[in-house]
Amino acid sequence: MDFLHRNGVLIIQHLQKDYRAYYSFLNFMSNVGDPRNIFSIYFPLWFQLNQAVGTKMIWVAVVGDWFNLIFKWILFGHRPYWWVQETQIYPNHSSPCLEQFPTTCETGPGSPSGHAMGSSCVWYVMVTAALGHTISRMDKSFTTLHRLACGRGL
Ligand SMILES: O=P(O)(O)OC[C@H]1O[C@@H](O)[C@H](O)[C@@H](O)[C@@H]1O
Repeated sequence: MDFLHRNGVLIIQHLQKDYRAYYSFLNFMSNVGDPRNIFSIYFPLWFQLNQAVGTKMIWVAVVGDWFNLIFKWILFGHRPYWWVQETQIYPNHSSPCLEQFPTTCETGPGSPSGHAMGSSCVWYVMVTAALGHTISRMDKSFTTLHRLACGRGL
């Protein structure tokens, strides 16, 4: 497990150092995808616009959270922010410094991340719904164009 945690810490450091310029964008994506928005914003909104997408959204929240809970019970993983303080693999107080954010200040087991799982589910439902909508509109436009072209004998 130490190997995994150590590589996780390296990835976090890489993201926090080399992608600092994208902080606002990544933070925005993370906040929009926050699963807590499902119940208060996305489900009521999507249910009005499209019942199928709204229902998918609520299922994603329930099943995704349930899976996350089960995986957390099984793995019971450390969070990188406290693992770096507790592990003995960094000699002489040379543990790396990881920046904390409000969403990372959570208690309880850290892997798999509920935020990462939930956000990817939210984004998956929203992106597939948007793509489905765009494709069906494009299909309609092509059909209309085809009919017009056929009608004019082109
Ligand atoms: O398991 P993680 O990654 O700490 O994320 C859990 C948290 O993720 C957040 O997105 C949710 O809003 C919180 O309600 C939840 O506790």
